[in-house]
Amino acid sequence: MRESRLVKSFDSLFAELADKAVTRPAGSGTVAALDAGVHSHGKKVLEEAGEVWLAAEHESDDALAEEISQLLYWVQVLMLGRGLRLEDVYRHL
Ligand SMILES: N=c1c2ncn([C@@H]3O[C@H](COP(=O)(O)OP(=O)(O)OP(=O)(O)O)[C@@H](O)[C@H]3O)c2ncn1[C@@H]1O[C@H](COP(=O)(O)O)[C@@H](O)[C@H]1O
Repeated sequence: MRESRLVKSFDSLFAELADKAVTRPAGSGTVAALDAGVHSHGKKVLEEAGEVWLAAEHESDDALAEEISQLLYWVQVLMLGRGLRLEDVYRHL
């Protein structure tokens, strides 16, 4: 039988990360990332944005999609580090 994989969305990932920020499970990379602070979050966002740019110019659709997923993750870590909620961003859309 094939293993079923939960499909995530931007909102469900944010809820998962927000929960980890509170419960702080052992071994969570997100907890470690949050502890590293906003300066490191900003650097990761810039790094991942650069990788998205390069992938858009030179790589496959799938590679680009993976880089975009990493950028979305690090934007969420930065949001959580600053205490922003999704609604704080969505009201500007
Ligand atoms: N979606 C992500 C996700 N995207 C990116 N990343 C992190 O961002 C890094 C980006 O990868 P790169 O290839 O750019 O960097 P790397 O060279 O592998 O690693 P670095 O040396 O740059 O740290 C990854 O190594 C992960 O640490 C993520 N880490 C976690 N998640 C999801 O977040 C949730 C919580 O994860 P944990 O906190 O680890 O339980 C789970 O659903 C995970 O699937």
